[in-house]
Amino acid sequence: MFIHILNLKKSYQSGVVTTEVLKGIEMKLEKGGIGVILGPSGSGKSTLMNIIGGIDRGDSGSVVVDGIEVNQLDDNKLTTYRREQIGFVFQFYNLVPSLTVSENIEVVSHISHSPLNMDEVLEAVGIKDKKHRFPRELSGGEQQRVSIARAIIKNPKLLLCDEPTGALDYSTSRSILQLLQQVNEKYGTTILMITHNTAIAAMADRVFKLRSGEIVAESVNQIPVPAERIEW
Ligand SMILES: Nc1ncnc2c1ncn2[C@@H]1O[C@H](COP(=O)(O)OP(=O)(O)OP(=O)(O)O)[C@@H](O)[C@H]1O
Repeated sequence: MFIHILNLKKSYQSGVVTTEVLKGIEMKLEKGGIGVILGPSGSGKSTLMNIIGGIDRGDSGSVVVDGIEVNQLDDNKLTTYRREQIGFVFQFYNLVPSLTVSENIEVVSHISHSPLNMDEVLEAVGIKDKKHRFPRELSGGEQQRVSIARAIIKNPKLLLCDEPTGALDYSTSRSILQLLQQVNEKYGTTILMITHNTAIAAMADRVFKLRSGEIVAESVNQIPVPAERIEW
């Protein structure tokens, strides 16, 4: 199992108040799979994803990603894990405004262990002809393509996407979902995606419904739907 989480708990302390955000999460996702996490605002989706990606730490329980017990890594090893194994895509693209498209991607490829070829990645995400532009000269969908290119150039084992289409219109959202499916197929990258949009769950191999820090339902799609056929 590529991702295997057992009894993961996480609380946040603010003043004297302790909030239990994750209450014993159990989750499995196979290598090369696409997982979707659904759930209302505040249910713990981002917290869970941040722990899987090594941005945050769980309080207890086990989080194994490709054989690595993430919760047990010291700070240096956690940084290396995050840098070398994980790609992140967020709702807002977080591109550096003063750098061109290719420079934004190069920043990551320079610190990567075995980066993919820049032109191949630009081609794969469909922005090769825009590599000398600045982010302000791109549409939202194009900026998200750059952020996906930046995430995959380091050839991550796992791509974590937090509301990747949250800021995009309908047709652009669909094209970004198609792109994520293509990345999954072309590079075999395991993808875990948070969304509010239940229709998107159709493209996943596994769907996890989170409510108040617990997985309340889990389903398996034997035949995931191609993103271009998803409607909402
Ligand atoms: N660093 C933090 N310190 C204190 N509380 C936090 C922190 N991060 C998250 N929380 C709290 O944990 C709960 C879960 O937050 P989380 O962001 O994981 O939810 P979510 O399901 O991703 O929500 P959304 O869909 O709105 O992004 C919320 O009540 C939030 O206020």
